[in-house]
Amino acid sequence: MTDQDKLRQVRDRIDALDTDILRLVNERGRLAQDVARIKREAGEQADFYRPEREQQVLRRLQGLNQGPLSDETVTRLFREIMSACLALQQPLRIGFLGPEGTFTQAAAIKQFGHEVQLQPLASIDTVFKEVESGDMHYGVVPVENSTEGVVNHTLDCFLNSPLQIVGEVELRIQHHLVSREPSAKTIKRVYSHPQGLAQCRTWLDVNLPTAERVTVSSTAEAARLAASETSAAAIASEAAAEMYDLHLLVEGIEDNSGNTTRFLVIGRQSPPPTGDDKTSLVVSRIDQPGGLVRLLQPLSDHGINMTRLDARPSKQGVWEYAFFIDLLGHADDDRVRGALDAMREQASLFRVLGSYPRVAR
Ligand SMILES: C=C(O[C@@H]1C=C(C(=O)O)C=C[C@H]1O)C(=O)O
Repeated sequence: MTDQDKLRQVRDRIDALDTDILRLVNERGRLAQDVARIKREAGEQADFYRPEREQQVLRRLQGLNQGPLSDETVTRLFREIMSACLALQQPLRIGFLGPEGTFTQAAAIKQFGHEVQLQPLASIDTVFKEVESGDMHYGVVPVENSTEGVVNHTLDCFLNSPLQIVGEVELRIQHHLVSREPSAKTIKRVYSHPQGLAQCRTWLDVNLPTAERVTVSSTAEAARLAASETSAAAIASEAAAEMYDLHLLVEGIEDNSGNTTRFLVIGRQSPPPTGDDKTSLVVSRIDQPGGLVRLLQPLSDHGINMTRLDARPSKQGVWEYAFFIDLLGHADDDRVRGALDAMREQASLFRVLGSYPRVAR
């Protein structure tokens, strides 16, 4: 048999498999439509998206996966399949901190796939407002970066919003120096979001020490400005560079190669337990000696693992703080419920911001 014959044979088998895969994904789509019918009959109008079920589907397949495709690739493929199945049930509107080309948009796609209507919104406040009003089904906002810490504005929005966290997304953030100039030598000004400038501070100090650093509202806006000026560059994503037809002058200039940002998906109701969940809460206690220790004691008493603690001025009195806490487990788990009840008794402010599936990396 010639090489050509061998190739044809293998491609025939691929064609036969594709026929099967096509039939199977459509069969899956029809089943999703059946699920929608059952949900509608059960009187569930508003919302067909089930993050806890999607997480279970992904975790099960990751457990079964024997390669050669990586778990990450399998997750991405099935995320898109579920996105398409959900679109057959209900077209979702997702608001994200825009403009287009931001990392938040990439996070929204990682969570919901491409078969949703993605709406860039001008500010974190607007994302909260649009979800509260029901114009958007869900919203996606950044909450913390592994190099630069929390996004204060997102935490502050939770202090005044009834919304719940329905999921979290982690994204490796790679920053590039992008410009319409062909070389970094002529760059006199660098635009970026404050987090972008901060995450590349050492690189800028060493490589562009005299360039002016200009803070703008997003990395995508930075790319837009760099596209309209000579001797200017932006620190932005590859997607933003593509959108404004810019050269990638230097790739991966973030100071910390593990640079990761965590985003939150916000909605009106957080999902039921999956067996591997996180709970976020905000608590406060009128200042007293040992106040914080007493507030946290129930977590230790009930053997609950705390994964994050941030303090923000509560805006209700001078030097009063609101503590944002993430812990492992779901608010409906017995152990967590016991700890939360005990904390509630100690606190002057206590609100569960949501329980949601732990991120599938
Ligand atoms: C099919 C369902 O609805 C949606 C689609 C899913 C899927 O394609 O597997 C999973 C959860 C829901 O977001 C379901 O609830 O089972």
